[in-house]
Amino acid sequence: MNETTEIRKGLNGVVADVTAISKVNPETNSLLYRGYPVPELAASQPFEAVAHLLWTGELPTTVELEAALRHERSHRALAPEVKTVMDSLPTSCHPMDSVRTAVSLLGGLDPDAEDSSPEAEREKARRLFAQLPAVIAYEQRRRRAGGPTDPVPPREDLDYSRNFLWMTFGEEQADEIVEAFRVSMVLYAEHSFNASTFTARVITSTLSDLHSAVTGAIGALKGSLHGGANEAVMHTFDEIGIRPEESQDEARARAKAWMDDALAQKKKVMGFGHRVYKHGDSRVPTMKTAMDTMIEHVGRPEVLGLYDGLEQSMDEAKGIKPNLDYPAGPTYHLMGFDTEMFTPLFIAARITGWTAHIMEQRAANSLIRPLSEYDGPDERHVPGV
Ligand SMILES: CC(=O)SCCNC(=O)CCNC(=O)[C@H](O)C(C)(C)COP(=O)(O)OP(=O)(O)OC[C@H]1O[C@@H](n2cnc3c(N)ncnc32)[C@H](O)[C@@H]1OP(=O)(O)O
Ligand SMILES: O=C([O-])CC(=O)C(=O)O
Repeated sequence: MNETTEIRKGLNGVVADVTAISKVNPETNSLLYRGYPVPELAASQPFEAVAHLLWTGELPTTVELEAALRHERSHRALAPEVKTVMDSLPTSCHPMDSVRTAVSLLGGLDPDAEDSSPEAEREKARRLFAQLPAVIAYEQRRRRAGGPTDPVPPREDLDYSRNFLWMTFGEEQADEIVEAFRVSMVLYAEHSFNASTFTARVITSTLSDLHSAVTGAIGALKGSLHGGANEAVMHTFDEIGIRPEESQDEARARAKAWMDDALAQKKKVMGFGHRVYKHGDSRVPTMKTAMDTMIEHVGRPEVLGLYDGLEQSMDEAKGIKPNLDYPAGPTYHLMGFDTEMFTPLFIAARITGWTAHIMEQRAANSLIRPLSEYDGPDERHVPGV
C-alpha cells in the first residue's frame, strides 16, 4: 500500500459534499431540518408540512399547506398494477423487498420517470410520498391475510398519519397512537449523509432517475446496521421475552442480565451506537416521550422495564447510547405493526429526505466515484499466453 494514502474505512469522518437540508451536530446532540430544531417541528407540525420544508427549504404558508394536503390525498390509492405485482410475491418475503419492488414498479409506471427537470423531480417526490403509505399498509394486510386480500381504501377526511393507520388496520386509531406515529415520521424524515441517503446521491450522480435512486436507498436502509435496526431491536425484546404479566422492575432486571451476557459475549446489540453521535442521538428523547405515551395508553409497563434495563446496562458497561431505532421499534410494536414492517415505516418517512437530497445532488452534480488502493496479487500472467 502507498504510504502516503490515507484510507478512511467506511468513509468515517469524510466530508463528501455540502448540504442545506439538515445539520447533525454531535457536539450539541442537535439536529436541524433547514435550520429548524427537529424537536420544535415534532411538537408543532403535520408531517405533510415537514415534507414541504425538506423539499422547498421553507415551512408552507396556510395556502401552500392546503394545496399540499390536497395533493397528498389525491395520490393515495394503491395502483392495481402495484397490487398485482405485490400479490405475486410470497408473503414470506421480507416486506422491504415488497416495498422496494413496488417503488421500482411505480418508477416504470410514472409518466415523468425520465424527466429530471426540477419541476418533474418535485412532482415525483410528492407522488411517491403519497403512494407509499398504501403500499406499506397493503403489505401489512396481505401478510396478515397470508396472501392477496382487499386493500382498505384511503379516506380523504383523514390526515397523512391517521389515514396511514386507517389503511393498515381498517379502524380509526386513538389520538395517542396517531400522535406517536406522526412524531416518528417527523424524526425519521431526514439525517444528512446517512448510508441510504448517500446511496441515493451516488445513484443520482450518474444521472440516473429518481425511482432508481430511491430503490437503491431502500436496499441500503434494509441492513441492520442502518434502518433494519428498528426491526432488530424487537427481535432482541422477543429473545429476552415480553411478558405482559410481569412488573416493570422484573422486566428491567431480566433485560439487564440479558445485556450483561450479550456484552460478555462481545455481541453487537442493535439500536445502540451511531456513526456520528457519540454522546446520544438527538432524536431519542422526543421518540422516547412518544413511546412512553404509547406504553401508558396500552398499559404495558413491562415494555418500559425491558427498554430501561437494556439501556442502563449498555450505558454502565460501555457508555454507548441508544439511537432512534431503539425507542421506535417498541413503539411500532405497541401500535400493532408486525416486526418486519418497522423498516418499511422508516421508508415512508425517509422518502422526504431521500428525494430532497436527490434534488440537491442533481442541482449541483458531480459523479461520485472515489478511488481505491489495490492490495491484490502483483501482476501475473495466464499460463501459455
Ligand atoms: C437510524 C439509524 O440508522 S441509526 C444506526 C442503527 N444501527 C444500529 O443500531 C446497529 C448497531 N450499531 C452499530 O453497529 C454501530 O454503532 C454503528 C454501525 C451504528 C456505528 O458504528 P461505527 O461508527 O462504525 O462504530 P463501530 O461499529 O466501529 O463501534 C465502535 C466501538 O463501539 C462498539 N459498539 C458500537 N455499537 C455497538 C453496539 N450496538 N453494541 C455493542 N457494541 C457496539 C463496537 O463494538 C466498537 O468497539 P471496539 O472499539 O471495542 O471494537
Ligand atoms: O445518520 C446515520 O448514519 C443513520 C441515522 O441515524 C439515520 O439515517 O437516521
